[in-house]
Amino acid sequence: MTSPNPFAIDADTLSGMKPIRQVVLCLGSSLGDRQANLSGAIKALEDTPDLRVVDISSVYETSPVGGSEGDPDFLNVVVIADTAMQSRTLLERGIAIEDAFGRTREERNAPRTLDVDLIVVGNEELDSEDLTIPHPRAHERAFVLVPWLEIEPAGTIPGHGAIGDLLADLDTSGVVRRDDLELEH
Ligand SMILES: Nc1ncnc2c1ncn2[C@@H]1O[C@H](COP(=O)(O)OP(=O)(O)OP(=O)(O)O)[C@@H](O)[C@H]1O
Ligand SMILES: Nc1nc2c(c(=O)[nH]1)N=C(CO)CN2
Repeated sequence: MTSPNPFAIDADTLSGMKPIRQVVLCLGSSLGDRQANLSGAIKALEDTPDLRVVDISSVYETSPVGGSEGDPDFLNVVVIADTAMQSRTLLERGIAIEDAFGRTREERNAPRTLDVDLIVVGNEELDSEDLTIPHPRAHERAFVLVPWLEIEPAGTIPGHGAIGDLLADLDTSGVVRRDDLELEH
């Protein structure tokens, strides 16, 4: 009989060792106190167990994409974090944070107090009914890519490539950095 391997890792320990991945989130607000909504969302992300906020972009004032004539501008910010959370758990956390800021769910692209979009989660590619990773429209949205490029010039979207290259083909005129706005968190 062989003696037990002192370096062996038991199954329970192994299943608890989840890899840390980088997640990119885009936060947006176009209703209510937009600055306070974004500040509160960042605080809520910072208070999330198993998630560490690593970088936060400047605040950008952005023309609404989609929606209806006369919709208000958004404030957008991109947050980079490290996390061991599964993408579905991250989605649930994002929805809970949206709800905490009075988000109502009307038609797609409608004005809202808070939107939390998962842009990329490590190298993951997932396409399910309620969750698509990377976000299926992020590669064509200057309001996501401009703030992201500011904090991660080498950022890439799996399946789409470097964000700097993607931005070269987009109109960025509706995305204006608001250096006068600071987010408390
Ligand atoms: N990567 C993702 N990030 C956030 N939500 C996602 C993602 N992929 C799928 N969803 C699903 O999209 C649903 C609708 O989200 P939401 O109401 O915020 O859409 P929207 O913001 O109007 O439009 P868009 O999806 O174009 O940003 C969410 O409840 C979620 O189930
Ligand atoms: N400028 C801007 N436009 C949008 C945004 C957003 O965050 N910023 N979010 C949308 C739905 O997620 C639809 N349109």
